[in-house]
Amino acid sequence: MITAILSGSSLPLVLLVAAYLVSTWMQTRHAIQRLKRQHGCQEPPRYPHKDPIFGSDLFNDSAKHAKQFKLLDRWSTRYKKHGKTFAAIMQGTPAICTIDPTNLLAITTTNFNDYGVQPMRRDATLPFLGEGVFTMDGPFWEHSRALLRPTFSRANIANLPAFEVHLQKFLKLLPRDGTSVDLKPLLCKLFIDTSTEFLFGESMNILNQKEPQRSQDFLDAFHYAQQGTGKRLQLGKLAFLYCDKKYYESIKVAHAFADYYVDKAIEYRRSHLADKGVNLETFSDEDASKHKVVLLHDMAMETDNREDLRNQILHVFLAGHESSAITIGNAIFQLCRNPDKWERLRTEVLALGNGTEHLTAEKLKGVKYLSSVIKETVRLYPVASMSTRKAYKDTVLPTGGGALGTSPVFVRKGTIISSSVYALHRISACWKPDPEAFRPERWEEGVKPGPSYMPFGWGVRTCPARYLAEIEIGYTLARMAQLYERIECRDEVSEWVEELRVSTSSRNGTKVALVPAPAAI
Ligand code: HEM
Repeated sequence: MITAILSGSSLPLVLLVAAYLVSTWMQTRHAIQRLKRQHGCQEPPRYPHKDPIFGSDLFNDSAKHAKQFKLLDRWSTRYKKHGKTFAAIMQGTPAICTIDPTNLLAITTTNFNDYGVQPMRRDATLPFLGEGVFTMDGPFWEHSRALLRPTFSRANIANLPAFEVHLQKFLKLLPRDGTSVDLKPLLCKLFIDTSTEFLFGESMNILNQKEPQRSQDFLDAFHYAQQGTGKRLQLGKLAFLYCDKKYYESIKVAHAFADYYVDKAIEYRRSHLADKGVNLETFSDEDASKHKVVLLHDMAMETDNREDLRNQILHVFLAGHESSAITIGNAIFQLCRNPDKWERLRTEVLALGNGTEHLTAEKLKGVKYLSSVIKETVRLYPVASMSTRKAYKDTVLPTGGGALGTSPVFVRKGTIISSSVYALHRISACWKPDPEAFRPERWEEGVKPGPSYMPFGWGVRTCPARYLAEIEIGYTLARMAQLYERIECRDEVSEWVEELRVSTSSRNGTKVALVPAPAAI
């Protein structure tokens, strides 16, 4: 057959194509050599693969440790053993694993445009979430961020009196007689109620004993579709092999739920614009500041594209509906094991006064120990424990190569950059001498971690809801400090065990008994 191709009139064409391919290859090679020379790039250490083609040994090792709920610590061990930056193969793709803050700064800030999340996230999440802020790069991501920005940047975003209404329902469900309770599911319900009010304009109210069926159906469908999406993400390029009827049915249920609110938001847009007699071009910031803060309504003032609105709101719901609940659970996990720290937190909160009126966002910011407790909690238990990017072009990481591990490292287009935020928050020098200890006090001793600390991400793509999340977490902890003199640990397992899903949480929850303060009885 080859002879047939090479014979006769097709021979010059074949030679031309071959010459073109060789010349392109040589040009690319030349450009790479020039880039390496220009930056003085050196090779980083390599992970000692048994299978250097597909990296199946690393994959299997990760799967084994994930089954034992020890994958996070396994990553820390790998970085301790192979250095803060090392090269590996992940599912047949070259990867650079790095937790060097200088590299993380380059990826998230200075060379932000050289890397992206879309090649890893978009295809796997597309049937469920469509395109939105969490999975896209470039102009579409910029458009998505622009839709969110006005709402998240408004100073009054944390509406604490509205939050207190839901908190009251949460508090009513906590036993006051010393019976054990797992706070994790209740906190999750609290934040589903508050976040749906903020995102969709109506709370799901699942903290009410009688759960509304529609909301429960949505949550079940959302979580099933989320699980399926996790499996598709793991399958990577083979995601098309994932066929599960229930996954697609769940997506339909979740979309129908979101569409109901999207249509209401579009109606809101129409009536608001009609009422005001203004068009979008003349809709001022002052107009915007007068309406109740509902993300979907705000976004509908920017676009009436139904699909875009549905996708974006599902993306934000995915990113935000459980992170704050998980973080409060983790904080209490530590505080109930450290009664002296709970005591100190209570003292500082009670110094503000013993009622909700004393807990304004401004005043809460002034409670230093509260802020240290939150910082220390997300250091030890970052909700986004892994961060992954892909290189869009041939580029350079500033450090990690050569014998000393300090030379720049060449990054080939298509390379995966994998970072363990969990390991970063424990291994970096600034956490010494006790990186594993829960010690909020370290934040009062002048620790300045810079990009060695990125629980909310860093740089251009940092979490847009950080301020909102910190206020709501702080408020919930402060209210509990006002109400409970002691929190006793009732966990059967003493150590924190990981549960890795879209968010990383405590597998065993936070089981406690609450002892009310005399004034609160
Ligand atoms: C303790 C609470 C939270 C933590 C620790 C947290 C952490 C993070 C992190 C690390 C990222 C960056 C992920 C990446 O690099 O791809 C992120 C992004 C994001 N977060 Fe949060 N988050 C929290 C709460 C929330 C809440 C409450 C919302 C929404 C109501 C939210 C909405 C988002 C969105 C939309 C993004 C995507 C930003 C983008 O890609 O441009 N987060 N968050």
